[in-house]
Amino acid sequence: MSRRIIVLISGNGTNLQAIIDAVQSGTLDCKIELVVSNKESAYGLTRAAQANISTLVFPLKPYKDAGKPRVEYDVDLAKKIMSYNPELIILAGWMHILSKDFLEYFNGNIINLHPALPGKFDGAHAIERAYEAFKRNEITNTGVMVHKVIPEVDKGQPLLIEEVPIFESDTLDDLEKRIHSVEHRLIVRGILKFFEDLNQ
Ligand SMILES: Nc1nc2c(c(=O)[nH]1)N[C@@H](CN(C=O)c1ccc(C(=O)N[C@@H](CCC(=O)O)C(=O)O)cc1)CN2
Ligand SMILES: NCC(=O)N[C@@H]1O[C@H](COP(=O)([O-])[O-])[C@@H](O)[C@H]1O
Repeated sequence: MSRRIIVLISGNGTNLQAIIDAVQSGTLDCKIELVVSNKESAYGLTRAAQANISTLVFPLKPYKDAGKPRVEYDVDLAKKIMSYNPELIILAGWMHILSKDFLEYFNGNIINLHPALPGKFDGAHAIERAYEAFKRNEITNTGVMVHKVIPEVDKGQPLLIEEVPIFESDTLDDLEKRIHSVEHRLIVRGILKFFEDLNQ
């Protein structure tokens, strides 16, 4: 029976595309029940539509404009997602910090793809920050991880970690390309590992 997954995005959706490709090739025995974006402009929504996957655009701005707290947005989003009865929620470039109120709906069955090593560059803009740190001779490499999602941002237990080298000749674009190619592989392996661990 295919596993029911939901993918949350905020932008281009190249990692979503990697998941779609893996499902279509049979690498992942999953059904993407829904793709959610908090940004209407996210190209990942186009990628989902082209793959005949249901989409939901759910921006935070109307809540902010109405003076409603973020937690109300999070709870309303959780209830919408719950209605699809997912077995796993994947944050693939989802750029919104989720409250514990959201997380509590899903019993820990949420994973996130983060372009850094554990405890190194938690939060947004991790690739740029790693590149700058390398230029300051503070680090010699960086990496990518897929981790469980907990309230503390990017502090959840890693499922998979892969180091990524940085070279003196690298531009930021070189490093971003190298990291993205690792991400596209790791996100698929991370989903496989999540369900393998579930079966143990
Ligand atoms: N409770 C958790 N929520 C999220 C996690 C997590 O581990 N725990 N991972 C992030 C993904 N992420 C890094 O991997 C990340 C994304 C965004 C931000 C951030 O600062 N977001 C700002 C808004 C930024 C923007 O809109 O450009 C915010 O939410 O106010 C930090 C880390 C996803 N959520
Ligand atoms: N903290 C999470 C984070 O920073 N994720 C970053 O957002 C990009 C999304 O790309 P995509 O929309 O093409 O998948 C990913 O490449 C990743 O580096």
